[in-house]
Amino acid sequence: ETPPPTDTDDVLVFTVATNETDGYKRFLRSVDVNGFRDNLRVLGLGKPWLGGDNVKTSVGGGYKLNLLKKALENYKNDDERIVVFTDSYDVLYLSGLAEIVNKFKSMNARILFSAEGSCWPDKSLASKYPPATRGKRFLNSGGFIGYASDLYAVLTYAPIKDKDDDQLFCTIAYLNEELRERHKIKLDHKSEIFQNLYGAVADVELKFEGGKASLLNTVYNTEPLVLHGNGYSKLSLNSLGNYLANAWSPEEGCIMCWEGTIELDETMPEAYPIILIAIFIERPTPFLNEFFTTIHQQTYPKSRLHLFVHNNVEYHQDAVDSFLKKVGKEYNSSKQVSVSDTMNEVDARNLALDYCLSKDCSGYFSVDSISHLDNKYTLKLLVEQQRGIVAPLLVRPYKMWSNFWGAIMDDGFYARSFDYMEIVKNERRGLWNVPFISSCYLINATLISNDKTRPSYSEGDLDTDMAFAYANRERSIFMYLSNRLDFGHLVNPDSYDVTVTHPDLYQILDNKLDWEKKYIHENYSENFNPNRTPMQPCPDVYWFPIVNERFTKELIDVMEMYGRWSDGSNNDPRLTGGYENVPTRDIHMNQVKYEPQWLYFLKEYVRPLQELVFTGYYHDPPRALMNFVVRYRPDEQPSLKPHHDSSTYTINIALNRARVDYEGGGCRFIRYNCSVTDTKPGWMLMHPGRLTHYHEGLRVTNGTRYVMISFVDP
Ligand SMILES: O=C(O)CCC(=O)C(=O)O
Ligand SMILES: [Fe+2]
Repeated sequence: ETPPPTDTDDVLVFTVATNETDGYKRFLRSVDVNGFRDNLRVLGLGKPWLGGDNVKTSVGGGYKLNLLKKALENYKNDDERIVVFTDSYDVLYLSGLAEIVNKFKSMNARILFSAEGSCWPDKSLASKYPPATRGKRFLNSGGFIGYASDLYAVLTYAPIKDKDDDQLFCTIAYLNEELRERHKIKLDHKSEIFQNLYGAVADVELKFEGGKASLLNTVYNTEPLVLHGNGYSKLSLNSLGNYLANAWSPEEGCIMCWEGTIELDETMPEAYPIILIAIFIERPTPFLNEFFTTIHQQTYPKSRLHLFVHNNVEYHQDAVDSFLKKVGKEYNSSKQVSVSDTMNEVDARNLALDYCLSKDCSGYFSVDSISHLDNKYTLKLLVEQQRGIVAPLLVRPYKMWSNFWGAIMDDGFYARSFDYMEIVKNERRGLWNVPFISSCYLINATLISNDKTRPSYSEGDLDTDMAFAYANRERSIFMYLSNRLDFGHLVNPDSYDVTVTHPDLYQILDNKLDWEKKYIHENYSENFNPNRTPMQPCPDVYWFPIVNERFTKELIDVMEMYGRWSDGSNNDPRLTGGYENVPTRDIHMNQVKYEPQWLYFLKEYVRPLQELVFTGYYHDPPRALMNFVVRYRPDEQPSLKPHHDSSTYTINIALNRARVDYEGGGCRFIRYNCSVTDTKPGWMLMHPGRLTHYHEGLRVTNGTRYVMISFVDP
């Protein structure tokens, strides 16, 4: 038999909020979603908070009860009207009022307070509690429900000052046996209605059933209807709040993402919100020109964009100057703080915030130079999202390293959240309230112009990114991370060494994807097209496009800058035996510190081609002791006599242009009387090293010929 539907029209739902914080907005949303906005009375809105300085760590909150008392005066004799009270900033409703009221009625109480596991603020009162039942023993005043007349009586049984502690007041009332009996005051020990999270984070679990997310208390097997992130559990509430109250569901994905957004498509360019893009180059950063390209390619009217660049790296100064010189004028304005200004990072970030305000910006888009916004709609989409602070998810390719943390330890350092992996891998998409974001984010300018919410980059001795996130957490400003779409990726600057020639060329290990885009031949992947047969200019000599011209030029630069070419004699101190039977004028990869990178290149790009054409031979990783660039010149060493290589197979990559950079040259396979002379920069010959492929380097008659050679699997 189902009970008749509960009429909840008369139920009064109270909360207290002085500011419309992010937490308050989240609370309201949960009330809306559960359909009882008409029942809600918000107390204290827009008025100063009189209940003590820091509700998080110190006592206080009597003000709340005084506001409630006043609001209940008209109902003080109403012994049928049900009143619900909760905090707001750290509370979420998970159900409608009917469920809450029905549950309350089934508990045979006139007043029900939520319960928690610790006795606070006065531990000594613990022993005064009635004998423990199963469940949480102690009263929490962040949520309660009761009949108006009883509540009024209890709230007024003694005076309470605004700055007194509300929880202490309620606790003493509850511990007063006479009062407790008279008003049938009970505690919600098993979270049948109220779930306090502090000290109980491990008691609850998200459940995705029936196409929606709900909360389960696995200790008492209950489904709490009101969730309270009390004390230090606020971050857990943020995390659960990403799903609960119909924020996200397995079927519909992110529902909350669509709320409070704007559409810019129909907007005239001159009406787009003004944004300052603030670029920070604080340390040497690989692929900086490519970074600038992703910035410049953002589809947003340039007339509505201001640029600010802080460059703190001497090596990058030319790149910054030429970027600004080339495109700076397209923007509404641009400003640079360069190395010579010797401004520290904190000051630069503050200056940028001020610059934003001075331009009447609506949004401040902070972008560190490691953030590649491959999606050209990133800025537009973030603006459309309309959140106080929102970051695009950026991840190091193939890694779990990203620009956000899903959870945080008590010491403020990284902790992995239950959903971190799903989010990083984009298996779960949405808009996530997280405790730490960095590298790239959009801030609503209203947060900047208000001193109480202006971003801070200096907190004790924390790094700027830690300080930023810490300050936002302390002020309960939500930081959202979006992975609604793929936005881009992070480059890894850890091993970037600007003392070498062409530092990006060295980044194949740490930034493979960027390296590939910059240096691999545009037709490389076509080599694997099953409908194509690889080119074979001579028997069992295969020919593949593998690197682009940029690579070949930069590699020549690396070698010429190093400059210590071998003397072409048989005595070679670089070799273990000290003797080379068929010497070339060359420089070994290990001399220019490129050996590890080159071995990785062989493994990742050469080996798959070998497996394609020399079927059944498999050696992973390939070994190679001899990796070198050869230089032929008419007046130096113009040719190489016939020989076998000490390799299973050899690769021979042309680095410059036949008939343009040099005359003559090429490689002749004697057994087949077959020569490859029309070599192309970036194209690789691959041939067996011994027995069948006796070969020679043909005479260069003019200019200089460079080839890159590896003897693979000697
Ligand atoms: O000049 C060429 O293309 C061949 C070079 C060669 O065979 C070698 O260095 O072992
Ligand atoms: Fe050779």
